[in-house]
Amino acid sequence: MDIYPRHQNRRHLPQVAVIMVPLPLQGHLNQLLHLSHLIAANQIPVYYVSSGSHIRQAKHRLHGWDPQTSAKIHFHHFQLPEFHSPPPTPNAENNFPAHLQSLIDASSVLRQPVSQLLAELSPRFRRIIIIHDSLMGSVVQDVKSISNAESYGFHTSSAFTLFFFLLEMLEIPFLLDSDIPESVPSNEGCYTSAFAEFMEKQYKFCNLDSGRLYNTSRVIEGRYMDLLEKLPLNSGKKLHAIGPLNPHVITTRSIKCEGRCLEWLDRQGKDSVIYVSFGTTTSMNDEQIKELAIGLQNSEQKFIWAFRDADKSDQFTSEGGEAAAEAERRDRLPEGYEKAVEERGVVVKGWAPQVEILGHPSTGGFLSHCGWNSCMESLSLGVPIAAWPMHSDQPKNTVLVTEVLKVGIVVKDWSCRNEVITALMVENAVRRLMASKEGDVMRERAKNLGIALRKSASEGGTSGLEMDSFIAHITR
Ligand SMILES: O=c1ccn([C@@H]2O[C@H](COP(=O)(O)OP(=O)(O)O[C@H]3O[C@H](CO)[C@@H](O)[C@H](O)[C@H]3O)[C@@H](O)[C@H]2O)c(=O)[nH]1
Repeated sequence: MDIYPRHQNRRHLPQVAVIMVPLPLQGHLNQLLHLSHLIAANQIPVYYVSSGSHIRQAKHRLHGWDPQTSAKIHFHHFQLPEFHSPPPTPNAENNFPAHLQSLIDASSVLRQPVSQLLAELSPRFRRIIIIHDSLMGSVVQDVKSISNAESYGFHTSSAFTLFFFLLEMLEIPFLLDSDIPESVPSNEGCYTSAFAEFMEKQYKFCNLDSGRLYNTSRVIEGRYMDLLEKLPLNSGKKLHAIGPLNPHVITTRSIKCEGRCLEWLDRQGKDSVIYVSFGTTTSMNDEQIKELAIGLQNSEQKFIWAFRDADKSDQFTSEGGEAAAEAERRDRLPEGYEKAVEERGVVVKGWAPQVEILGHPSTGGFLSHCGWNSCMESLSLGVPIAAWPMHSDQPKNTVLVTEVLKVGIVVKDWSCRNEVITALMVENAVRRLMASKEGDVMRERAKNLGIALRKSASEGGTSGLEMDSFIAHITR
């Protein structure tokens, strides 16, 4: 399957090797694995490093890539120290997945094994390039002691979110122009204090980087990439907008799909199905699950619902971990629900093939928490979004999608974050996106944006050219 035809014909450059250092959470592992495939397609050796179980997770959940390119990536296993892995807390006041904090803290001890790998590889290559999650700055800090190594920070969120997040976190005074939305939510309530401290600590190392990479395109965020370039912490750094990184030409079908949801989609009309998913870090309490279930049912629209809890830290420690988590989910829907909606809805309790669902012609809307992977996948595949932000960057991404790009509606306003969304609110939002003139106009706009985004990622497009320039720079 040839998903990303660009960059295939570059000259062979074995002198350079890339080490990828992801934060071991799905939304982060995923983006650096996409980037690993794109770089490996240039015949550049890529070492993707994480714990054995998180590498298993990232590989198992990936779809849409050519296995021949995957085979070129060296997966390098590190041992994490023992860490506490509590279950998610769906009734907590703050929706941030605090149960993942001990894994996040444990990942900071990878400094020593990353340094060791750097020391092993540096004599074998002309140059070593480290591409690290912007939240793994402390782990790669020894790059400064290796003369032929340089590092690049990779940002897993939108330029829009990052710009406003940094202004606030680093208390940067900045005069904003009048065309900037006024209603961007502050960082308050988006994170726990432990995670906010962790982020602040990681940003202290960002000066060591030679440049920065963003999973976005100037087609949608040119204005915000320009603003990021003006921030003092980016002065003298080259910023590359190289997204969308997710595959967007799917020519084979996932064999991992539970509930035959893709076959069910084949039987539905064009743009008639709304896909519902809240990513891998959201857990709803039983009351909210019930309201959502009834709202979807009462909307009388067709739907596929990826019904999951947040991941646990060690979901893939054993092969059976994922299956056990699925089993726990089974009894949380209203009694007889799946039977009652079977004509109109499919509930997927395992891993849904999201990119394939969003790319299917029958899918016409996405009820989403607005995690950045989900946004980029939806936008690049031309699907408008009904936004229900939960935590982190999602409230700001919601403003980008709905107010700046105008390809979505708000289901839950961030100011009501502690309230339960009633079935009636869900029903109204789903109808507004899927069965109204306003929804049709948005769908049309989203389709055109999707075409522009896909074009930007291909050869000669803005992101394609920025990727070429990055590859040329690291192989100079
Ligand atoms: O059944 C499922 C569930 C999820 N996914 C995929 O999982 C990823 C989910 O990522 P994202 O949409 O970004 O949500 P989170 O998992 O919540 O990601 C975390 O990490 C992101 C990157 O930093 C942030 O933008 C989010 O706010 C943060 O919660 C996407 O690629 C989805 O396609 C599936 O394929 N099938």
